[in-house]
Amino acid sequence: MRGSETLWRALALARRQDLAARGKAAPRAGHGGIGRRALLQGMAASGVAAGLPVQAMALPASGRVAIVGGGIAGLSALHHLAKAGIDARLYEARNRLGGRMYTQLTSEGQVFEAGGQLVNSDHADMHALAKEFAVPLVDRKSGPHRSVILADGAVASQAELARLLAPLAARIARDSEAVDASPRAAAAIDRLSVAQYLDRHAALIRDRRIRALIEASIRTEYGSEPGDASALQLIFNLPTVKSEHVEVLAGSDERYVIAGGSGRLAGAIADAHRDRIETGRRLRAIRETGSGLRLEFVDGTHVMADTVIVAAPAPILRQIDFAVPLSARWREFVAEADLGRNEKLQATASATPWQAILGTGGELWDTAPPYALGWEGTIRGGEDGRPVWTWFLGGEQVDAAAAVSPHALADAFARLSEIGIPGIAQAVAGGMVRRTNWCNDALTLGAYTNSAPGQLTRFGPLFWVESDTPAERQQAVAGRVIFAGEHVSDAWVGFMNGGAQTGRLAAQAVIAARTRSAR
Ligand SMILES: Cc1cc2nc3c(=O)[nH]c(=O)nc-3n(C[C@H](O)[C@H](O)[C@H](O)COP(=O)(O)OP(=O)(O)OC[C@H]3O[C@@H](n4cnc5c(N)ncnc54)[C@H](O)[C@@H]3O)c2cc1C
Repeated sequence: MRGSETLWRALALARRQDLAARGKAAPRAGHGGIGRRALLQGMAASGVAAGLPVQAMALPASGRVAIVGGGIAGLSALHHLAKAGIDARLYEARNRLGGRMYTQLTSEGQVFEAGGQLVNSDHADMHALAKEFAVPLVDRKSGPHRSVILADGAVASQAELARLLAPLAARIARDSEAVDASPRAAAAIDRLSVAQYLDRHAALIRDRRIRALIEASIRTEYGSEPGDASALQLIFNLPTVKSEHVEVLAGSDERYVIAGGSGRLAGAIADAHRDRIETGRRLRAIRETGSGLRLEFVDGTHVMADTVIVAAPAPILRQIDFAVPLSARWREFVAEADLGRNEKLQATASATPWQAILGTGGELWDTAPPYALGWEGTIRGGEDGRPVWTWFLGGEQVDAAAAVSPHALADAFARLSEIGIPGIAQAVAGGMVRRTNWCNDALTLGAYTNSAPGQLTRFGPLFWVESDTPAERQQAVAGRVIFAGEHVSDAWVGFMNGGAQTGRLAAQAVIAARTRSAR
């Protein structure tokens, strides 16, 4: 989930005003959303990454590839390898595939999107897979839509919020420029948490609703409390980085959902490669032996492979014994990389009163706990069932809700949401309520990546980086072990597209090693 559109628009406006006041050219609208990638490219090209052992070249030129994890990253890797005619097998711990792309069908015939749902216009790998597998994407913003923001128990005026945001937005715009200009400036900001950044600039925050709105966007975007999130993530969240000439609003637009649910696309990819997939296979260890890599599973069995693509979620990496050569930096990453906490509370509804207020694809924000955001989460295209309203919780909101029953939560949230959407309480009364529980799911342990202060600068040199310029490229490869998954993506960390992209890149690295040796 991205930050509030209101926040973005206000920041974009403030940035334009700030540039004009300094006699600089106005930013041009364009395609973007590459703040994090641009930084990583800059780090790679400027040698911030130098000194780390280059391990990417060591991939074997032949032999079997094992893929661990059947989320979109593992499935994408398998698909690209299979198309290239490479002997690859995927091992998934669960009895289902798709990981955090999970469309759940209840015994009553109701469908809920439990994990990833929204696809941006610039999510090229997701668009390509959807097209290849003939699973349509549905435009959820085909009509006019708007965000409603609740603050202090009332609907906040967006014009007023934008005005109040202006001084902080100008500061963020200047810091963004500094980050653009130098990776070392990025390191200084990365050392700060979002909370410390906001404290440092407290004089620019004239109204506590502004801080609350920014904190709500950090909770939804990273599942983190502002004290646990790198301030760089605040900068990346905004339409300013690498953008003297670019505004990114058009790029990160959450415009599409997958027809029939996200699980349908994962299922279609899996169906095409069933004979290469084994479920119920939970990896415990990867051991280098004289004759290749030995993958040991929790059930006591093992298989041999020459290359392994590890596409399990970040916190799960700690549970795997990597008895292979791995640099100290990779070991630190394995020990520390983490996911934020986000959960959905979903309720079926007898009516859709939000449509008259939010339009097609609008959102409800609440700057005060107990939830951060709400939107219509109905599965579109090809599935029956009642409309679904989704409330989204992040950070401590998840912990606070843990002891409360889903129905009690839905009642309480609906009452609060009435301020912005009259009629919602009646619409969801008596319906089905369901809550996701990714933080306690033993094979995920969180929602999507959050980078703690300092981690982006330390671990940036490990991630995949795509670029037309060879000096800016990076591969998440350590010897014969390749890492994939949203957590090692340059531009789409946290997104389904980050999984799909890194799976493709992992496959391409394997294919390239073989092509090189065949020459
Ligand atoms: C509540 C929520 C909302 C989200 N909303 C969005 C959204 O709107 N848009 C968006 O783009 N993204 C969203 N995301 C994020 C998105 O779902 C993920 O980034 C993406 O699906 C991750 O894919 P992956 O393949 O990297 O990891 P996963 O999907 O987690 O796949 C990893 C796989 O590895 C398996 N595994 C784990 N341990 C082992 C082991 N030891 N051995 C073998 N297999 C193992 C797991 O079972 C799993 O199948 C959301 C996520 C959540 C939780």
